[in-house]
Order: sequence, then structure tokens, then C-alpha cells
Amino acid sequence: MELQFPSFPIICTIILLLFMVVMKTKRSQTRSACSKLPPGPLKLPIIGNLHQLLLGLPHHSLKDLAQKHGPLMHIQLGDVSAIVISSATVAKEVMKTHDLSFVDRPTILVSQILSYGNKGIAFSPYGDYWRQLRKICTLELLSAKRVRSFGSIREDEVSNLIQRIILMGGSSINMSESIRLLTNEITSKAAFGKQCKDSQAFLSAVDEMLKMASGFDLCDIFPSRKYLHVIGGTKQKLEKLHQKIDMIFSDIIKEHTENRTTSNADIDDECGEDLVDVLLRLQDGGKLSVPFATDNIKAVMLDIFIAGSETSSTAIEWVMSEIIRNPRVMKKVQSEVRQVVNGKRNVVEVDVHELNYLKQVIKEVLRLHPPGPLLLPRECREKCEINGYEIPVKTKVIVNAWAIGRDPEHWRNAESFEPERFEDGSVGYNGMNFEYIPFGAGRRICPGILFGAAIIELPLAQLLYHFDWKLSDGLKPEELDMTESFGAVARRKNDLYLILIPYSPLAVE
Ligand code: HEM
Repeated sequence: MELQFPSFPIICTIILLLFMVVMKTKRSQTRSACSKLPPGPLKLPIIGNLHQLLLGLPHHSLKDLAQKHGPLMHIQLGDVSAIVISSATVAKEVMKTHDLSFVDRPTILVSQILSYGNKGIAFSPYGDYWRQLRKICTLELLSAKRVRSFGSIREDEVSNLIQRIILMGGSSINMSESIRLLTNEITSKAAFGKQCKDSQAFLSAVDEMLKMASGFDLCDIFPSRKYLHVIGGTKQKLEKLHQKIDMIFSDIIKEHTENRTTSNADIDDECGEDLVDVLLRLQDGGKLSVPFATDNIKAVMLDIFIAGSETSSTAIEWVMSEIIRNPRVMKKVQSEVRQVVNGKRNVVEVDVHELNYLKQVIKEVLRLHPPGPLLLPRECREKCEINGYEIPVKTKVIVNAWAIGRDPEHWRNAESFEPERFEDGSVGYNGMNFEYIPFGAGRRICPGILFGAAIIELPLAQLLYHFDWKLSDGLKPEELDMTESFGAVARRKNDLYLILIPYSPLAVE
């Protein structure tokens, strides 16, 4: 009798079914081991809830899911078990009451490769090394004194921008690009002492990197399936980016080291140091409890550049977008700036302290468009109970700051742009009000709030002082497209194009 072999599609179907049964069994075992997981949407084999997230923008999809399943929700992202936090009350539980249990970050491939094995601040695991980095940030790199010391860099760079764009009066200006260039230049000069040589290559590498750092990349969703990292080409791509950035950073460090040797007398002079100088001084000082190698310095440089530049340009871009859509706010904020500056040639940093309405406008924009809508992910480092649910070790924690900032339980007319809601000054950036956490909260809160505020406020004040603005192509304010892009930082999907009309102080000169 002749043996009949089943056809290829039948074999594939049988293998797939077997695989699904194994997966299902494995998952139900896991579930029974932690039967008190928070509720969540039904999961598909292998991909879990990925299909529900990636059709739109993850922070939007997660908000919709949370409306059905609650503000503490369990989801499965491929192999990764995650909880999603979508209310101020639960955020407080995670980032205050149980902050120590959630102070770790999950490892993602981008940070592992580009950040020299998670040696930067943002992704280094909780422990002595991370605590040392935070102390360095507070006392040295991002202290109020250091941020003030970069005031002249900010003033010069913003004046350069004003001079550049004034020549383009009447024509359509790509504001997204101009703003990005500005924050890159300010951050480069503060961090590296000058504009990054090879800055185009550097910026395109950073761009690529941010796209891959959403935490929803195949490699991060199936971290143990190493073959996927190779097949998808992500690992090779990241290694190439890493080499590019590493070469640029090596040059910068070499130049700084040579300068330090030649200007020996000034080694202990802390005035006028850029951030690389500070890191090299600390490395040489021999007082660090966890010593620094050159890779540690490079990892911190990358963190500061990305955190400082991308988030701030995104914030400025959204402020310009929101106020152009809201002529009442535009008029009010411009009158404030023009009244305070009162005919002087330029806005200087001291003027900014008096711009209370501008600060309310920025706060409102960060409520509606937090540059990192899902903050940076956290990871559970010790088993913890929240609202009667059990959160196992290694669970990824996603805090939807975007959804929390639009929660009607805390915000009246939550979707509308009303800067006056911040008028009484009771809600700030310090992570004490959990309904407003664009900079995060708890031990991992952003250490760059002062640096960030300074780099956002002055450019806006100058742009609003010197020019009136209108949309290109005869677009009406309400027609401006406000779609966000996908990635770790939610920029505008399409660049913002505006036309400027010079305001009299410059015209008079
Ligand atoms: C609009 C500006 C900015 C926003 C909205 C922002 C937002 C954030 C958020 C949400 C986090 C995560 C907090 C958490 O997990 O609770 C973070 C972390 C961080 N930010 Fe910022 N940031 C901004 C500007 C800056 C600047 C200017 C710097 C430095 C120059 C900076 C440096 C960092 C660093 C190093 C971390 C990691 C902290 C850690 O994990 O310990 N940020 N930022």
C-alpha cells in the first residue's frame, strides 16, 4: 500500500495548531500562577494585544482600551506582560506609594546597544550607579546654577534664529525644522561646547533611534527570540547607528581631553564648563563611588542630548501649533510679552520670569501633548499589590500621561485648550499632582525640568515678541492638522509651516 503524505499547507496548519496549544497552556499556567492580575482585553495567541495597539497611535488605543477595562489594565505585548496606568489615582499608587517597586526600567534593545549596555541615566537599572548619576545631575549637570550658566548660549542661538527667519518674511517657513535646529544647537553647545561636527549624520542617527525606541519594536516585544532581532535587521541597524554616534562622541571627548591638558591651569575652574568638561572633571577627580569609563561618559552625553533636544523642540512646535489655532490665546500671550519687554531690542532671560501667561500656555500644551505620551516605561522589581491586584516581578509598567492629562474626572473641558486653568499656579511640573505628569514623578522623575523649561520659554518669548504669525496656503486656524507621529517622542506628524510678519521693534531699527 502506498503511503499518502499530507500536503505542505496541512503540515503547516498542524504545526501552528500545536504551537498555539503549547502557548495557550503556557499562558494559562502563568495566569494561574498570578491569577490576581488586573483585568484587560482578551489576548490572541503569540501577539497578545498587539493588534489592538498598533493600528493607531499606542497612547490613543490604550486610552480607548482603558475606558473599557479600567485605569489599571493588564495587556500582553508578545512575550511581555505589561500593566497600563490611565488615572491619576493609580499613577500615584505606582509612582509614589510603591515607587521603589517600580523604579527600574525594562531593557530595550535600542538602549542596550546605543547606551553602551544601559550605562546612561534613563535606562540604567536602579542601584548605586543610577543613584550616582542622579546625584551628578542634581548637583552638577542640570542644577539651577548650571542651567543659568548656559543663558548666554540660549540668548545667542535664539537671536541667530530670529535674524535667520526675519529674512524669510512673507514666505512659508518650516517652523518644525527651524525649531529643531535651534534646540539641537543650544543642547550641543551646552553639552559639547560647540555645535556637533557632523551634526547632520548625528541628527539622522538620533531620528532613526527615536523611531525604534517606542518600546513596540519586534525585538522588545519578543526579547527572548534572538533570531527575530537578526532576521528583522534591527540589531544590525542599531549597531551601525551606534558606531556612527560613537565615532562622533570619541572625537568630542578627544578634543576636550586635549584642551584640558593644554589649559592645565584652568582645570579646577568650573565656570564656563560644558557638560563634557564636567563629566571629565568628575572622572579625573577620583571621588566617584562607582568609577566612570569613557563609555559611561558617552552614554550620559547621548541621554542628555536626546532628552534635552527632542523633547523641547516637540514642546515648542506644539505650543506654536496650539496658539495659531487659538487666536484669542495668541493675542493674549503676545500682548504679555510685548508689554513686559516694552520695546527693547530682544527678550532676555530675566524678562521670562515675568511671563506668567506664557508659562500657563506651555503647561497647557504639555497637558495635551506631553512629548513622551507614555513617559518612559518602568519595570516591577519586587512583587507588589495594587488595588487588590498582584503585579509580578518583571512586569512592564506603561503610564499613559497623555490619557491622564485628558481625564474628565480631573480636567474640566478636558479636550479644549484653556491655559487659564493653570492660573492659580497650584499645579506644577514637580510630579506632586498626579493628574499632571508630563515630566513623570517619583524617583525617576525627569531631572532636566529646569533645563527643559529654559530652552522652551526663551525661544517662544522671542518668536512671539518679534513676529505676528499666520498659517501658510491660506489655511484657517481650525484647519491646521494636529496629527501626532509614532515614536518615543510624539512630534507633529507633518511639519508646521508658518508665515511671519515682523512686529515693529525690529522694523524700527
Ligand atoms: C519638555 C521637556 C522634557 C520633558 C517633557 C521630559 C519628560 C521626561 C519624562 C516623562 C521622563 C521619565 C520620567 C519618569 O519615568 O517618571 C524623563 C526622564 C528623563 N529626562 Fe526628561 N524631559 C524633558 C526635558 C529634559 C531635559 C532638557 C533633560 C536634560 C538635559 C532631560 C533629561 C532626562 C533624563 C536624564 C531622564 C531619565 C531619568 C531617569 O531615568 O532617572 N529631560 N523626562
